[in-house]
Amino acid sequence: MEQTVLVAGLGLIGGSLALNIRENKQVRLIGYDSSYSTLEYAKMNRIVDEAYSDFAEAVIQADVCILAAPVSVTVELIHQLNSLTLNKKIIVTDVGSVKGPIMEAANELDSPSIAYIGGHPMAGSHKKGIQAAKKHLLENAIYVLSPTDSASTEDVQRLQALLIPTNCKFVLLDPEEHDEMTSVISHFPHLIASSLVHQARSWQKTHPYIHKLAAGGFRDITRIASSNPLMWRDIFFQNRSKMSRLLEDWIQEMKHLKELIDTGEKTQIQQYLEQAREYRDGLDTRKQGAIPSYYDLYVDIFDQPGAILKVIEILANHDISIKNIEILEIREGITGVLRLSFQNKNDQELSQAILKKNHYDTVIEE
Ligand SMILES: NC(=O)C1=CN([C@@H]2O[C@H](COP(=O)(O)OP(=O)(O)OC[C@H]3O[C@@H](n4cnc5c(N)ncnc54)[C@H](O)[C@@H]3O)[C@@H](O)[C@H]2O)C=CC1
Ligand SMILES: O=C(O)C(=O)Cc1ccc(O)cc1
Repeated sequence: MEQTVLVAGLGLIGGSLALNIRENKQVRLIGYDSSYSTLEYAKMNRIVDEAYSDFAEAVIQADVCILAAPVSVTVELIHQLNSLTLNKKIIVTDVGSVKGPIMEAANELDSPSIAYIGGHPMAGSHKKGIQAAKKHLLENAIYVLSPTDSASTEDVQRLQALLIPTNCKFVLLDPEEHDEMTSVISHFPHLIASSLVHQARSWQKTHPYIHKLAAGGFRDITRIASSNPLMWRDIFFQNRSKMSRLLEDWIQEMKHLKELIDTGEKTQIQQYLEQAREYRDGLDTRKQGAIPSYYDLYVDIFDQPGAILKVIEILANHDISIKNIEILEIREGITGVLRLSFQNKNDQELSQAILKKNHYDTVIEE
Protein backbone atom coordinates (compact mmCIF):
# COMPACT_ATOMS: atom_id res chain seq x y z
CA MET A 1 0.00 0.00 0.00
CA GLU A 2 1.50 3.36 -0.97
CA GLN A 3 1.79 5.90 1.81
CA THR A 4 2.70 9.58 1.70
CA VAL A 5 5.46 10.61 4.08
CA LEU A 6 6.19 14.26 4.76
CA VAL A 7 9.53 15.44 6.11
CA ALA A 8 9.01 18.96 7.49
CA GLY A 9 12.43 20.60 7.81
CA LEU A 10 14.86 19.22 5.24
CA GLY A 11 18.15 19.94 7.02
CA LEU A 12 20.88 17.65 8.27
CA ILE A 13 18.54 15.28 10.14
CA GLY A 14 15.42 15.65 7.96
CA GLY A 15 17.52 15.22 4.82
CA SER A 16 19.30 12.16 6.23
CA LEU A 17 15.98 10.56 7.18
CA ALA A 18 14.60 11.35 3.72
CA LEU A 19 17.59 9.64 2.08
CA ASN A 20 16.66 6.48 4.00
CA ILE A 21 12.89 6.64 3.58
CA ARG A 22 13.12 7.14 -0.17
CA GLU A 23 14.58 3.62 -0.41
CA ASN A 24 11.04 2.37 0.20
CA LYS A 25 9.35 2.28 -3.18
CA GLN A 26 5.92 2.13 -1.52
CA VAL A 27 6.46 5.65 -0.20
CA ARG A 28 5.61 8.93 -1.87
CA LEU A 29 8.04 11.25 -0.15
CA ILE A 30 7.23 14.93 0.12
CA GLY A 31 9.19 17.71 1.79
CA TYR A 32 8.38 21.03 3.43
CA ASP A 33 10.89 23.72 4.33
CA SER A 34 10.92 27.50 4.74
CA SER A 35 14.08 27.76 2.64
CA TYR A 36 13.54 27.78 -1.13
CA SER A 37 17.13 26.82 -1.86
CA THR A 38 16.73 23.75 0.38
CA LEU A 39 13.52 22.74 -1.40
CA GLU A 40 15.19 23.23 -4.76
CA TYR A 41 18.20 21.13 -3.71
CA ALA A 42 15.93 18.37 -2.40
CA LYS A 43 13.97 18.27 -5.65
CA MET A 44 17.01 18.50 -7.92
CA ASN A 45 18.78 15.67 -6.10
CA ARG A 46 15.59 13.56 -6.01
CA ILE A 47 15.67 13.46 -2.22
CA VAL A 48 11.93 14.13 -2.26
CA ASP A 49 9.29 13.54 -4.91
CA GLU A 50 7.60 16.87 -4.28
CA ALA A 51 8.55 20.00 -2.36
CA TYR A 52 6.25 22.43 -0.53
CA SER A 53 6.76 25.83 1.04
CA ASP A 54 3.38 25.67 2.79
CA PHE A 55 3.14 23.30 5.75
CA ALA A 56 -0.67 22.98 5.71
CA GLU A 57 -0.76 22.12 2.01
CA ALA A 58 1.81 19.37 2.54
CA VAL A 59 0.62 17.89 5.82
CA ILE A 60 -2.99 17.32 4.76
CA GLN A 61 -1.70 14.83 2.17
CA ALA A 62 0.50 12.88 4.58
CA ASP A 63 -0.02 9.52 6.28
CA VAL A 64 3.16 10.07 8.28
CA CYS A 65 4.77 13.42 9.10
CA ILE A 66 8.29 13.80 10.48
CA LEU A 67 8.93 17.21 12.01
CA ALA A 68 12.66 17.85 11.61
CA ALA A 69 12.95 21.59 12.14
CA PRO A 70 14.59 23.31 15.16
CA VAL A 71 12.83 22.48 18.45
CA SER A 72 11.04 25.85 18.80
CA VAL A 73 9.81 25.63 15.18
CA THR A 74 8.65 22.05 15.80
CA VAL A 75 6.50 23.33 18.69
CA GLU A 76 4.99 25.98 16.38
CA LEU A 77 4.25 23.38 13.70
CA ILE A 78 2.44 21.20 16.26
CA HIS A 79 0.31 24.22 17.26
CA GLN A 80 -0.40 24.76 13.57
CA LEU A 81 -1.56 21.13 13.28
CA ASN A 82 -4.22 21.91 15.87
CA SER A 83 -5.82 24.48 13.61
CA LEU A 84 -6.04 22.21 10.56
CA THR A 85 -8.83 19.88 9.51
CA LEU A 86 -7.27 16.53 8.78
CA ASN A 87 -9.49 14.10 6.98
CA LYS A 88 -7.39 10.96 7.41
CA LYS A 89 -5.35 9.34 10.12
CA ILE A 90 -1.78 10.59 10.42
CA ILE A 91 1.21 9.50 12.48
CA VAL A 92 3.22 12.57 13.52
CA THR A 93 6.71 12.37 14.97
CA ASP A 94 9.65 14.73 15.46
CA VAL A 95 13.42 14.54 15.88
CA GLY A 96 13.90 17.35 18.39
CA SER A 97 16.82 17.19 20.84
CA VAL A 98 14.57 18.38 23.69
CA LYS A 99 11.31 16.55 24.31
CA GLY A 100 9.54 18.53 27.10
CA PRO A 101 8.08 21.50 25.15
CA ILE A 102 7.37 19.34 22.10
CA MET A 103 5.47 16.69 24.07
CA GLU A 104 3.57 19.39 25.95
CA ALA A 105 2.35 20.78 22.62
CA ALA A 106 1.67 17.26 21.30
CA ASN A 107 -0.44 16.39 24.33
CA GLU A 108 -2.62 19.42 23.59
CA LEU A 109 -3.48 18.16 20.10
CA ASP A 110 -7.17 17.47 20.02
CA SER A 111 -7.65 15.94 16.59
CA PRO A 112 -8.53 12.23 16.93
CA SER A 113 -6.80 11.70 13.55
CA ILE A 114 -3.34 12.37 14.97
CA ALA A 115 -1.18 9.69 16.60
CA TYR A 116 1.84 11.52 18.06
CA ILE A 117 5.12 9.76 18.77
CA GLY A 118 8.00 11.91 20.06
CA GLY A 119 11.39 10.99 18.60
CA HIS A 120 15.07 11.80 18.90
CA PRO A 121 17.86 10.12 16.94
CA MET A 122 20.93 10.26 19.17
CA ALA A 123 23.43 10.97 16.43
CA GLY A 124 24.28 13.81 14.17
CA SER A 125 27.16 16.06 13.40
CA HIS A 126 28.41 19.61 13.77
CA LYS A 127 27.25 20.36 10.23
CA LYS A 128 23.88 21.68 9.19
CA GLY A 129 21.65 21.82 6.16
CA ILE A 130 20.57 19.39 3.48
CA GLN A 131 23.98 19.41 1.78
CA ALA A 132 25.41 17.73 4.89
CA ALA A 133 22.69 15.03 4.97
CA LYS A 134 23.96 11.47 4.75
CA LYS A 135 22.21 8.15 4.43
CA HIS A 136 24.46 6.54 7.03
CA LEU A 137 24.25 9.34 9.60
CA LEU A 138 22.11 7.35 12.03
CA GLU A 139 23.73 3.95 11.56
CA ASN A 140 23.82 2.05 14.90
CA ALA A 141 22.60 5.13 16.75
CA ILE A 142 20.08 5.01 19.57
CA TYR A 143 16.73 6.40 18.38
CA VAL A 144 14.55 7.48 21.31
CA LEU A 145 10.79 7.21 20.88
CA SER A 146 8.23 8.70 23.30
CA PRO A 147 4.72 7.73 22.20
CA THR A 148 1.79 9.76 23.57
CA ASP A 149 -1.52 8.10 24.54
CA SER A 150 -2.80 8.96 21.05
CA ALA A 151 -0.41 6.40 19.47
CA SER A 152 -1.03 2.65 19.51
CA THR A 153 1.62 -0.09 19.50
CA GLU A 154 0.84 -0.60 15.78
CA ASP A 155 1.49 3.10 15.12
CA VAL A 156 4.88 2.82 16.81
CA GLN A 157 5.66 -0.30 14.79
CA ARG A 158 4.65 1.47 11.56
CA LEU A 159 7.01 4.33 12.31
CA GLN A 160 9.83 1.95 13.21
CA ALA A 161 9.28 0.01 9.98
CA LEU A 162 9.65 3.23 7.99
CA LEU A 163 12.96 3.98 9.72
CA ILE A 164 14.46 0.47 9.33
CA PRO A 165 16.88 1.57 6.53
CA THR A 166 18.63 3.91 8.99
CA ASN A 167 19.89 0.87 10.99
CA CYS A 168 19.22 2.70 14.24
CA LYS A 169 18.29 1.08 17.55
CA PHE A 170 14.98 2.10 19.10
CA VAL A 171 14.57 2.83 22.80
CA LEU A 172 11.30 3.94 24.44
CA LEU A 173 11.80 6.74 26.96
CA ASP A 174 9.70 9.07 29.05
CA PRO A 175 10.25 12.70 27.82
CA GLU A 176 11.23 14.04 31.26
CA GLU A 177 13.79 11.27 31.71
CA HIS A 178 15.05 11.91 28.19
CA ASP A 179 15.55 15.63 28.79
CA GLU A 180 17.37 15.06 32.06
CA MET A 181 19.73 12.51 30.53
CA THR A 182 20.42 14.45 27.33
CA SER A 183 21.03 17.62 29.32
CA VAL A 184 23.87 15.79 31.09
CA ILE A 185 25.47 13.87 28.22
CA SER A 186 24.72 16.14 25.27
CA HIS A 187 23.43 19.66 25.91
CA PHE A 188 25.60 20.71 28.86
CA PRO A 189 28.87 19.38 27.34
CA HIS A 190 28.23 21.63 24.31
CA LEU A 191 28.17 24.67 26.58
CA ILE A 192 31.35 23.57 28.38
CA ALA A 193 33.14 22.90 25.08
CA SER A 194 32.33 26.44 23.95
CA SER A 195 33.47 27.87 27.27
CA LEU A 196 36.85 26.13 26.95
CA VAL A 197 37.28 27.62 23.49
CA HIS A 198 36.45 31.06 24.91
CA GLN A 199 39.03 30.59 27.64
CA ALA A 200 41.74 29.74 25.08
CA ARG A 201 40.63 32.65 22.92
CA SER A 202 40.98 35.14 25.74
CA TRP A 203 44.46 33.78 26.62
CA GLN A 204 45.44 34.35 23.01
CA LYS A 205 45.74 38.06 23.85
CA THR A 206 48.60 37.17 26.21
CA HIS A 207 50.06 34.38 24.06
CA PRO A 208 49.37 35.01 20.37
CA TYR A 209 50.60 31.53 19.39
CA ILE A 210 48.60 29.58 21.97
CA HIS A 211 46.38 28.01 19.29
CA LYS A 212 49.42 26.49 17.59
CA LEU A 213 50.07 24.48 20.74
CA ALA A 214 46.54 23.07 20.90
CA ALA A 215 47.09 19.33 20.84
CA GLY A 216 44.76 16.33 20.49
CA GLY A 217 43.25 16.73 23.96
CA PHE A 218 42.03 20.27 23.40
CA ARG A 219 40.79 19.41 19.95
CA ASP A 220 38.94 16.29 21.19
CA ILE A 221 37.18 18.04 24.04
CA THR A 222 36.19 21.10 21.98
CA ARG A 223 35.17 19.36 18.74
CA ILE A 224 31.49 19.92 19.44
CA ALA A 225 32.04 23.67 19.88
CA SER A 226 32.07 23.79 16.07
CA SER A 227 28.35 22.88 15.96
CA ASN A 228 25.45 24.92 14.63
CA PRO A 229 25.04 27.91 17.08
CA LEU A 230 21.40 28.62 16.21
CA MET A 231 20.37 25.03 16.83
CA TRP A 232 22.23 24.83 20.14
CA ARG A 233 20.90 28.18 21.36
CA ASP A 234 17.43 26.78 20.74
CA ILE A 235 18.25 23.54 22.59
CA PHE A 236 19.71 25.37 25.63
CA PHE A 237 16.64 27.56 26.00
CA GLN A 238 14.15 24.76 25.35
CA ASN A 239 15.86 22.78 28.13
CA ARG A 240 16.58 25.88 30.17
CA SER A 241 15.79 24.73 33.72
CA LYS A 242 17.91 21.60 33.39
CA MET A 243 20.79 23.59 31.90
CA SER A 244 20.59 26.08 34.74
CA ARG A 245 20.68 23.32 37.36
CA LEU A 246 23.69 21.66 35.72
CA LEU A 247 25.49 25.01 35.58
CA GLU A 248 24.87 25.46 39.30
CA ASP A 249 26.26 21.94 40.03
CA TRP A 250 29.23 22.60 37.76
CA ILE A 251 30.07 25.91 39.46
CA GLN A 252 30.06 24.13 42.86
CA GLU A 253 32.24 21.35 41.45
CA MET A 254 34.73 23.88 40.06
CA LYS A 255 34.82 25.71 43.40
CA HIS A 256 35.61 22.41 45.12
CA LEU A 257 38.39 21.65 42.61
CA LYS A 258 39.83 25.13 43.07
CA GLU A 259 39.97 24.56 46.80
CA LEU A 260 41.78 21.23 46.31
CA ILE A 261 44.30 22.85 43.97
CA ASP A 262 44.80 25.94 46.17
CA THR A 263 45.36 23.86 49.31
CA GLY A 264 47.64 21.33 47.55
CA GLU A 265 45.39 18.27 48.09
CA LYS A 266 47.36 16.03 45.74
CA THR A 267 45.81 12.75 46.92
CA GLN A 268 42.28 14.02 46.47
CA ILE A 269 43.04 15.40 43.01
CA GLN A 270 44.57 12.08 42.02
CA GLN A 271 41.50 10.23 43.30
CA TYR A 272 39.29 12.63 41.37
CA LEU A 273 41.21 11.89 38.17
CA GLU A 274 41.24 8.13 38.86
CA GLN A 275 37.49 7.99 39.46
CA ALA A 276 36.85 9.94 36.25
CA ARG A 277 39.15 7.67 34.26
CA GLU A 278 37.50 4.55 35.64
CA TYR A 279 34.01 5.76 34.74
CA ARG A 280 35.09 7.04 31.31
CA ASP A 281 36.88 3.79 30.46
CA GLY A 282 33.80 1.83 31.49
CA LEU A 283 31.58 3.64 29.00
CA ASP A 284 30.95 1.47 26.01
CA THR A 285 32.55 3.74 23.47
CA ARG A 286 31.77 1.40 20.59
CA LYS A 287 28.03 1.86 20.92
CA GLN A 288 26.75 5.04 19.37
CA GLY A 289 25.27 7.53 21.77
CA ALA A 290 24.68 11.25 21.67
CA ILE A 291 28.25 11.66 20.62
CA PRO A 292 28.88 9.18 17.84
CA SER A 293 31.90 7.00 18.45
CA TYR A 294 33.82 5.59 15.57
CA TYR A 295 35.99 2.55 15.12
CA ASP A 296 39.52 3.94 15.24
CA LEU A 297 42.69 2.61 13.69
CA TYR A 298 46.09 4.13 14.53
CA VAL A 299 48.62 4.03 11.69
CA ASP A 300 52.31 4.89 12.04
CA ILE A 301 53.52 7.08 9.21
CA PHE A 302 56.67 8.94 8.46
CA ASP A 303 56.64 12.68 8.06
CA GLN A 304 57.19 12.62 4.35
CA PRO A 305 55.30 14.58 1.73
CA GLY A 306 52.38 12.46 0.52
CA ALA A 307 52.51 9.93 3.41
CA ILE A 308 48.95 10.61 4.49
CA LEU A 309 47.65 10.66 0.95
CA LYS A 310 49.21 7.25 0.33
CA VAL A 311 47.30 5.66 3.23
CA ILE A 312 44.03 7.22 2.12
CA GLU A 313 44.62 6.14 -1.45
CA ILE A 314 45.20 2.50 -0.45
CA LEU A 315 41.91 2.39 1.47
CA ALA A 316 40.00 4.29 -1.21
CA ASN A 317 41.15 1.71 -3.78
CA HIS A 318 39.34 -0.86 -1.64
CA ASP A 319 36.19 1.31 -1.47
CA ILE A 320 36.53 1.83 2.28
CA SER A 321 35.05 5.02 3.53
CA ILE A 322 36.96 6.89 6.24
CA LYS A 323 34.72 8.92 8.57
CA ASN A 324 37.43 11.02 10.17
CA ILE A 325 41.17 11.53 9.90
CA GLU A 326 43.32 13.07 12.57
CA ILE A 327 47.07 13.57 12.65
CA LEU A 328 48.51 12.94 16.09
CA GLU A 329 52.00 13.90 17.12
CA ILE A 330 53.57 14.63 13.78
CA ARG A 331 56.99 16.21 14.28
CA GLU A 332 59.56 16.90 11.67
CA GLY A 333 61.70 13.93 10.74
CA ILE A 334 60.10 11.44 13.13
CA THR A 335 57.27 8.95 12.97
CA GLY A 336 53.81 10.35 13.31
CA VAL A 337 50.49 8.71 14.02
CA LEU A 338 47.39 8.93 11.93
CA ARG A 339 44.06 8.21 13.58
CA LEU A 340 41.54 6.93 11.04
CA SER A 341 37.92 6.52 12.15
CA PHE A 342 35.48 4.14 10.48
CA GLN A 343 31.73 3.73 10.82
CA ASN A 344 31.85 0.01 11.64
CA LYS A 345 34.08 -2.78 12.92
CA ASN A 346 34.24 -4.48 9.55
CA ASP A 347 35.79 -1.43 7.83
CA GLN A 348 38.17 -0.98 10.78
CA GLU A 349 39.46 -4.57 10.68
CA LEU A 350 39.57 -4.74 6.89
CA SER A 351 41.61 -1.52 6.78
CA GLN A 352 44.02 -2.90 9.34
CA ALA A 353 44.53 -6.06 7.28
CA ILE A 354 45.04 -4.09 4.04
CA LEU A 355 47.49 -1.63 5.61
CA LYS A 356 49.44 -4.47 7.27
CA LYS A 357 49.81 -6.08 3.85
CA ASN A 358 51.25 -2.76 2.67
CA HIS A 359 53.79 -2.88 5.54
CA TYR A 360 52.23 -0.27 7.81
CA ASP A 361 52.31 -0.60 11.60
CA THR A 362 48.77 -0.31 12.88
CA VAL A 363 47.03 -0.50 16.25
CA ILE A 364 43.40 -0.97 17.26
CA GLU A 365 42.92 0.10 20.87
CA GLU A 366 40.69 -2.24 22.89
N1 LIG B 1 22.29 18.32 14.30
C1 LIG B 1 22.28 17.23 15.01
O1 LIG B 1 23.33 16.63 15.23
C2 LIG B 1 20.98 16.73 15.58
C3 LIG B 1 19.83 17.52 15.55
N2 LIG B 1 18.66 17.04 16.07
C4 LIG B 1 17.43 17.84 16.03
O2 LIG B 1 17.02 17.83 14.67
C5 LIG B 1 16.32 19.04 14.38
C6 LIG B 1 16.90 19.62 13.10
O3 LIG B 1 18.27 19.85 13.28
P1 LIG B 1 19.29 19.84 12.05
O4 LIG B 1 18.77 18.99 10.97
O5 LIG B 1 20.62 19.59 12.62
O6 LIG B 1 19.21 21.36 11.63
P2 LIG B 1 19.43 22.03 10.20
O7 LIG B 1 19.69 23.45 10.48
O8 LIG B 1 20.39 21.24 9.41
O9 LIG B 1 18.00 21.86 9.53
C7 LIG B 1 16.85 22.51 9.96
C8 LIG B 1 15.95 22.71 8.75
O10 LIG B 1 14.73 23.29 9.22
C9 LIG B 1 14.38 24.33 8.32
N3 LIG B 1 13.56 25.32 9.01
C10 LIG B 1 13.94 26.25 9.91
N4 LIG B 1 12.88 26.98 10.28
C11 LIG B 1 11.82 26.51 9.60
C12 LIG B 1 10.45 26.85 9.55
N5 LIG B 1 9.96 27.85 10.28
N6 LIG B 1 9.63 26.12 8.74
C13 LIG B 1 10.15 25.13 7.99
N7 LIG B 1 11.43 24.75 7.99
C14 LIG B 1 12.25 25.44 8.79
C15 LIG B 1 15.69 24.91 7.83
O11 LIG B 1 15.54 25.62 6.61
C16 LIG B 1 16.53 23.64 7.69
O12 LIG B 1 16.40 23.09 6.41
C17 LIG B 1 16.46 19.94 15.59
O13 LIG B 1 15.26 19.89 16.30
C18 LIG B 1 17.57 19.30 16.39
O14 LIG B 1 17.37 19.50 17.77
C19 LIG B 1 18.56 15.76 16.56
C20 LIG B 1 19.67 14.94 16.57
C21 LIG B 1 20.96 15.37 16.11
O1 LIG C 1 28.27 15.43 16.90
C1 LIG C 1 28.07 15.25 18.09
O2 LIG C 1 28.96 14.95 18.86
C2 LIG C 1 26.70 15.40 18.63
O3 LIG C 1 26.56 15.76 19.76
C3 LIG C 1 25.55 15.08 17.71
C4 LIG C 1 24.18 15.30 18.29
C5 LIG C 1 23.66 16.57 18.32
C6 LIG C 1 22.38 16.79 18.84
C7 LIG C 1 21.65 15.73 19.31
O4 LIG C 1 20.42 15.96 19.80
C8 LIG C 1 22.15 14.45 19.27
C9 LIG C 1 23.43 14.24 18.75
